Amino acid sequence: MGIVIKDLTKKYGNQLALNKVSFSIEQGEVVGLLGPNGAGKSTLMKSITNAIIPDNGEILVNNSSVNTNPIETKSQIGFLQENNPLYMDMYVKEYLEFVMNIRGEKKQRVAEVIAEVGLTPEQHKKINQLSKGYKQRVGLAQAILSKPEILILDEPTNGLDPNQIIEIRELIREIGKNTTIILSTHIMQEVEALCSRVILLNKGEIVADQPIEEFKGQYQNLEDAFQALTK
Ligand SMILES: Nc1ncnc2c1ncn2[C@@H]1O[C@H](COP(=O)(O)OP(=O)(O)OP(=O)(O)O)[C@@H](O)[C@H]1O
Repeated sequence: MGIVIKDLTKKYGNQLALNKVSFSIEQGEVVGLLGPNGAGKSTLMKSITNAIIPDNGEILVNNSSVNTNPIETKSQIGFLQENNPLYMDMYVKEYLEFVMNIRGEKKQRVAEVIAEVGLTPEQHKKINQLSKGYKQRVGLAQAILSKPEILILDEPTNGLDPNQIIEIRELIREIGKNTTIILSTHIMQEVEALCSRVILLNKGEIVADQPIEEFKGQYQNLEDAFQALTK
């Protein structure tokens, strides 16, 4: 169960974005995916969600191959992309009902998810009227609408103010109680607050994969580890 990745390689033209990346994530783990800009994090997340096709390697989601069973594996994954693309002219509830229809979910799930992410008072507002923090809640709501076993979050608190960051983190912590999460972020504090393990990518390769506690024994803090391992 969980995710197994073997020898994943992806090139864009001559640019090697992922080079024989292998790791596995157990069900229920909350894993921080770190790395400098251009390290290959988004390429890895998009490969798991089948948004891009890698050149080589294998991705198994709950023992099922993303390559050969894309519909089945996609239905088990929720994805909040970087910059959270939303239909800004739609109303919150209307948008989530639209997503519900595409995914074949029951109407009742929309009300549930709106309550889960704390959007009940905002559900009749237009998405473009919402603050950035509330827009992220809408993004999270669509990501968890199908009750995915696995949630992939690409920089979910990017651009939020400190209060909004805390609110979104709380939501992620709550969701992480019964969901496997891969969280990409540049905020080390966030990783320490939410994750039990870190996978550190640099130039398309894994340079560290271990529990956060182990970094603490080897480095002053996670920031030092990041700097030392991604030079
Ligand atoms: N569609 C694309 N076409 C060409 N090159 C790409 C494409 N997407 C990514 N790359 C390149 O692949 C490498 C890995 O990019 P990727 O976006 O996966 O990194 P990242 O770690 O997510 O970076 P960031 O933190 O900036 O989002 C980079 O060198 C990037 O320029």
